[in-house]
Amino acid sequence: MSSLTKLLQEKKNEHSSESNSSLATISETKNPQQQNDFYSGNVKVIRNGPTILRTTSRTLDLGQTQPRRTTTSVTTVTQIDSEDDANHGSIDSNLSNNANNKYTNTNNTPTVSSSFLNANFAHTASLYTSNTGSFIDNNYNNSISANQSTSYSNNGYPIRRDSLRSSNSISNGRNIPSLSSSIPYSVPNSNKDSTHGSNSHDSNSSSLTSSWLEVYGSSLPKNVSAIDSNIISSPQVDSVEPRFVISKQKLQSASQSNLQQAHGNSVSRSNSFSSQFGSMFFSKPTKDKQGSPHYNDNNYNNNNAMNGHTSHNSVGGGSGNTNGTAIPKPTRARTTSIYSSSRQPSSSYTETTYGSPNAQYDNTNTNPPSQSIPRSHHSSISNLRSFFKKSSSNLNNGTSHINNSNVGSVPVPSNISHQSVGTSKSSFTPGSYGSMNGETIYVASSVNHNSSRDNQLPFAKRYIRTGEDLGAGAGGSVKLIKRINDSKIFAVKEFRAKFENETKRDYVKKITSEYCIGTTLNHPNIIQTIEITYENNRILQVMEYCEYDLFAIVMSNKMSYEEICCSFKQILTGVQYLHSIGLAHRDLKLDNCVINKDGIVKLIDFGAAVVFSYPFSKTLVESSGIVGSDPYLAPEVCIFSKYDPRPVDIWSAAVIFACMMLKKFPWKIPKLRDNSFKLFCSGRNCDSLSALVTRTPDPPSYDNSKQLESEKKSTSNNSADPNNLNIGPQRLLHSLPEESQHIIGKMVDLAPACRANIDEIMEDPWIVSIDMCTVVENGSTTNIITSSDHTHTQVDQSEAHIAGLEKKKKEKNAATTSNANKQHH
Ligand SMILES: Nc1ncnc2c1ncn2[C@@H]1O[C@H](COP(=O)(O)OP(=O)(O)OP(=O)(O)O)[C@@H](O)[C@H]1O
Repeated sequence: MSSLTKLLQEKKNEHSSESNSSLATISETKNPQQQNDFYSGNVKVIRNGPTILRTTSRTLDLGQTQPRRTTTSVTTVTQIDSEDDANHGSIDSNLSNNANNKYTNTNNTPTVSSSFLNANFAHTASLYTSNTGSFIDNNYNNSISANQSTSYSNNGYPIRRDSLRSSNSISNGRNIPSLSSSIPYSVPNSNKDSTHGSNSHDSNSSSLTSSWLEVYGSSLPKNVSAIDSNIISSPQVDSVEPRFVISKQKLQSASQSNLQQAHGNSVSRSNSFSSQFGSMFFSKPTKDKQGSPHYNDNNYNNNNAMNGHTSHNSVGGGSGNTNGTAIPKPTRARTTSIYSSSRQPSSSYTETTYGSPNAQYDNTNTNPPSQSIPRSHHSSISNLRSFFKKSSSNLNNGTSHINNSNVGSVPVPSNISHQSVGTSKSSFTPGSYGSMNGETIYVASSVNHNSSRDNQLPFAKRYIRTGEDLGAGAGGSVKLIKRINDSKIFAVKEFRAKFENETKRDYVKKITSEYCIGTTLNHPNIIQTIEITYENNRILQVMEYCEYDLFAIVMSNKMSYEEICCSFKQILTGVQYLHSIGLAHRDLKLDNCVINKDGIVKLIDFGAAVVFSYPFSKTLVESSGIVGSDPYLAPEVCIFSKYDPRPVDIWSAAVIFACMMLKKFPWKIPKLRDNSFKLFCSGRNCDSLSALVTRTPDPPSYDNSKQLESEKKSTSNNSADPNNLNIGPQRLLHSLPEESQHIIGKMVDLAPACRANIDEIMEDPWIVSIDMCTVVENGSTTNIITSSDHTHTQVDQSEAHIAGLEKKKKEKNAATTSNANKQHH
């Protein structure tokens, strides 16, 4: 794995050997002429640079004036970017207009820009574009031809724009390095020390006149990799920690017990969770007597076996009796394959080995697994599965339930609790890691509260649709449903169908990823998944329902400052939970926060989430691909092929706060073609965005005065002139409340290595002082602790969700058009 340390080292070496060479392409604009160029958007872009990453952009017409011109000297910043980037019109949210807004109450909040609504339908960048080249290109073109605004397909779903260029973009053979986890962002790893050793980079950065691109353009270090496809995957694991290795003996006994349980039915040896899903989803459905689809017994039994279910029940409940088909439950072990298998690059996958209608797995098959995951790891998973058995007796104890019947739906994956984990007497707390026979498992919380009899019924007999659509994204559409037996309201996400040019593997891995993660999480600030069902060729994920989209609440322009702070802290609390269990969301945005009537904010949409750290491991797993939504993207995501996903979440959270405060995006995309972002990056004593992004923190100093100086520097984000409110970090920060500026400034530090981590943020005095509404669980009872200094805004249900807002907007547009037509006539 490439490391930033090595990059920095190489950069330093190259720089010293070529310090006087023509590589100095970045210049300081110190004269008025140059300055004009700078502000008119003539960014110096290195045209022959390796670019590679770009997102299409939607219109973000904030209807605002051009940035103010200033007569002070500024340092321009260059960025490796595509030729296209230079041609984009500049935008500027002119934050300086808000210089005096302190947002202490609702009266002085700025009005919501209508285009903020447009722009905020920012769908996840590459979430559904992985390895779907033609789809990406088509959509990219569509978006461009539609004036770069969000396009809508015939079915009313927004067309997702691509985020990575086709491989042609990198045909010049240059590679983009990984922003390695070795940068000191709290996770210790082997490179950390050496990274610290490279801190001289920071101090030298201002004198660097060579751009990163020029330095690396022709001879990249061997350890860096190019983005050559649109991959949204965690890096493949190529070595297995000893604790994951299971002895042959253990494996055999586990397999035998599986076999016995399966009563001779075929048992899958493929441990790929995706493959199990694949064979389930894409097995040829046959019609039962009622005309409902079901799946052949073999496939079903495979899946049961995979999950350690006893198959005699399921066979009995087989095809003829049901309308739906059960989805296999994944194991709860948060080990590599569950997550990474759903995010493996296609190169490691043999399409024919699963997902094909006739895919069958034979327990005697000794062929290597279809995915290139070390076999020992497979063994490990296989062994774990044997522990994840049905424990329907748990139902009465209020604990989780694994549905092993071949009917209706399968609730969430093995809801392991201490009662249900094999014969072990270990005490497992739901929502935590535990250890079994030396194996690490993640003990999920109980999320299925249905009675077993209810679960026997097909989905359509247990729920009825009620009300309007809540929203639709590239992942599918979300609707309101009511559970018939207790009239409880839920949200159901109906996953979109597979695109024609999308591989089954890609499709399945996206859904399994969301499924696994969604059902594993247990926190008041994370949406709870109730169950997932496959019925009538539809995949349905039932979730707890939240009455409002945070976006809709922000759009109402009624939020008080205290309410904004409360919502922000709740988001951070959710992020802290995610990061504490080794997950990063990667698509944090207002649209992915919902809020219930009690004022509890919940994060939704885990389609882009990744594991960055495995239990008890200190190795950080970098993420790759541009994933997220343009305005919320962290800059490193657009520059490096691999990056630590945690600082990315931190950056997005800060953008969310800025959006809530300002009612507009600080910038449209974190690229220098965006004038607002360019101005934000400018004036920092450094002339290259890459240099700014790869900056590392200063080492701790024993000299107090130096330490203070360094702290001051980090507070001002390396700003050359903190008094110039038009450029540099203060361009954004001065628009925000004073008490928030310090930590928000650290959250939008261009360098992920210097960005505040979630624990640091939670310890910030301002964050600590925020009175936050929260949920306290006490045994079986749940108490909402509401804050005394604010109430949460509620809006009419017709405007509570994005779908409602969109509908209203369409109606308004239609009315305007018809009025205009009438006047015309
Ligand atoms: N549990 C829920 N309660 C209420 N509304 C919800 C819930 N889940 C989703 N929604 C609504 O549905 C919309 C789409 O949901 P979601 O983000 O999961 O879909 P998606 O297809 O993955 O979208 P994206 O394009 O952002 O990836 C949300 O913005 C929200 O308005």
